[in-house]
Amino acid sequence: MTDSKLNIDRVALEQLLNKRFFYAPSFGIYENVAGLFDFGPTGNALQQNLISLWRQHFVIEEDMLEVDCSIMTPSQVLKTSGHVDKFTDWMCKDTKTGEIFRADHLVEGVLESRIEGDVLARKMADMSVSDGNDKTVATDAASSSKGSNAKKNKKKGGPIVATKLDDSVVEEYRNILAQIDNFDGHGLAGLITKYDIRNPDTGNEVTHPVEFNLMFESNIGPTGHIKGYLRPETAQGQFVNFARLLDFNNQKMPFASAMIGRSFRNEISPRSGLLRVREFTMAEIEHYVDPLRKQHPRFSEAADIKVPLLPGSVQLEGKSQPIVMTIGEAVEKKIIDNQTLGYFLGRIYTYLIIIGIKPELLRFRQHLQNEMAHYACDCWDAEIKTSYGWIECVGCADRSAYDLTVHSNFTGEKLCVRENLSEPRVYEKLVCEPNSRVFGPKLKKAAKPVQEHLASLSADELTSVKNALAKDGKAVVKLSGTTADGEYEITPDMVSIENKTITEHVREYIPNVIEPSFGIGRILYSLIEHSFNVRADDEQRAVLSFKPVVAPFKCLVLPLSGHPSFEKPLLDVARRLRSNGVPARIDDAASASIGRRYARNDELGTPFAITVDFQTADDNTVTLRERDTTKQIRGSVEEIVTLVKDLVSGNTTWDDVLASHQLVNTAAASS
Ligand SMILES: Nc1ncnc2c1ncn2[C@@H]1O[C@H](COP(=O)(O)OP(=O)(O)OP(=O)(O)O)[C@@H](O)[C@H]1O
Repeated sequence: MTDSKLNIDRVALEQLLNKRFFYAPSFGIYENVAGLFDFGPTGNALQQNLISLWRQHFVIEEDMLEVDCSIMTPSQVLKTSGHVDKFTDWMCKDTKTGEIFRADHLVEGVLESRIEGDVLARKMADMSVSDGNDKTVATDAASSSKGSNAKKNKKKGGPIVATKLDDSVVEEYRNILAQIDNFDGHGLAGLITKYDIRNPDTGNEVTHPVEFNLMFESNIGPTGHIKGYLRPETAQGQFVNFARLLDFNNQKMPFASAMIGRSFRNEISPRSGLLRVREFTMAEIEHYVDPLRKQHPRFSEAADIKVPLLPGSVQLEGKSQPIVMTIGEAVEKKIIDNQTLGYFLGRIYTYLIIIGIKPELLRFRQHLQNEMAHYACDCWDAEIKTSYGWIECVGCADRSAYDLTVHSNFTGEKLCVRENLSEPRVYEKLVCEPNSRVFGPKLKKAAKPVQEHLASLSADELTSVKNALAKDGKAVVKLSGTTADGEYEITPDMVSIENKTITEHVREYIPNVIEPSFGIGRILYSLIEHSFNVRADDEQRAVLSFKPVVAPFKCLVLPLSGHPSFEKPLLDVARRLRSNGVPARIDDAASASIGRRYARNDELGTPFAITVDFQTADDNTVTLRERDTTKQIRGSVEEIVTLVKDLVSGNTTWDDVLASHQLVNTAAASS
């Protein structure tokens, strides 16, 4: 493991997730298609909890306008937004087997494996187990000393082979890895040739990378004439509704819309479970802001939050150590471009911490220039450290006015804000006015597009037209992309081009958009890894230590044994919990000991367990056990149900409960 990866027993975790049906490959009883997953009751409940906390944290607390737009998108919308031409990744193929790779991932995997091979070779040399030949030693031999096996050690870049590299080569590789996202197809082709990157499984050469569009194409309607795509992001549905949303918001700026829904990407090589899939849930915010006023009204609430930042400039030096500073300082120093972007980075940070992501395993990395999506002018990713390395889980981009401008240009719909000015704006401007008696009759059908063209010219362009009319007695206007494309001659009698005093009472502008975009599946998986523990006792049982607020099931209700007298109080406790809004599960499998039943619910991450025992019939009391401490207290059914309700809603903590209650002797309670 390199220190860029979280050290957990992933094989054990995967077995647990599978056994407890968090999620599983879709249509699993048929031949499996990579990149599609079904969530089981546990994973689904966890996902719903993450979503409802997201809704609370963003939509409700920030008063956002939540919408739900179509998934199937007519092709013209995505052509206009640039996705048809530019939503691509670079792909290369094994020249002999045809196996397909995402080019940047292949280069990354191979270079990482070589570095790990170097680390291994150095370790072996230190331990003097080297056979004297420091070139190539099979991984098996090396790893067997740590008790692992070759299969486990196989990496996306091929098996780790202990091969010592020159320090300068390691440095060079690290440098490339620190900015791998900055290479385009040409750059990746250069790396593949220079470093002899091959298919790690076959050793065959790979082709030069070509672009591959990630959108799933479809046809709408029976004739097949209307082309469409499954949306690759939820954003476009929000942009095309901008005018309605602004109207709904009484023309007030700034404001945000939000959407939670499925998106689809035909990933070149889906892998790493939920981290790279072809269908996933996104939660996206489009915050519309005046380009001249990117301050945020609630910035002071985020300004003191300390976050680890990895700016582009640091990555270009080949470094991966983040700088920890407050959002306020980062905005002041222009490391983060503006307050609104900074505010949202702060809100993203607090959301991730609230759900249980470990702060020391979280950082914000700025996009490098080539990595930036076609629409973005600045972008930061919230990356979470997992056993797969640092994973982008939230992107936060400043999309500038790109999307609203292109949709408005294509459709002719105004997607802009009109703001009444408190003081009128008075200025001089060169203006072209047609002489209607001559202009229309001479240009006929082309009169309107030519007039629009002249009105759209900049001051310099209009000056050239004015000069040409004065000097040559004519000027030529070329139209393209209109209903009257062609060349048209303008003569001095047709127009007057003069400086005029303009008085404006209204300012019209296209808002910029700051977009935090969350991949719920990636967050969910990272959270599972951060919550995964193994009890330090003889049994070494796995526990998922979810915070009560996200835990899929909040409370387990169980009888001490299969005695029939327990049935009534058991149902009574479960009913009371549920009617108090606490999802409760009964585990009355008589065949399993109470210890085993606690253990299997620890694997589901259930934080509390209420046990009905023989004393319940006497005095209507039950025990309450907490998952992480395994400590128990006793109280009346009513008191315990209220306590669980408060614990789950965050009104109290287990520490507080322990401080005010006597512990139960657990050996007696579970005997
Ligand atoms: N294939 C995928 N599987 C799961 N989640 C994804 C996938 N692609 C994107 N996401 C999630 O959606 C969020 C926003 O998407 P965005 O377009 O910024 O991702 P991206 O930069 O294309 O991701 P990557 O570079 O990893 O392909 C990401 O931060 C991530 O959490």
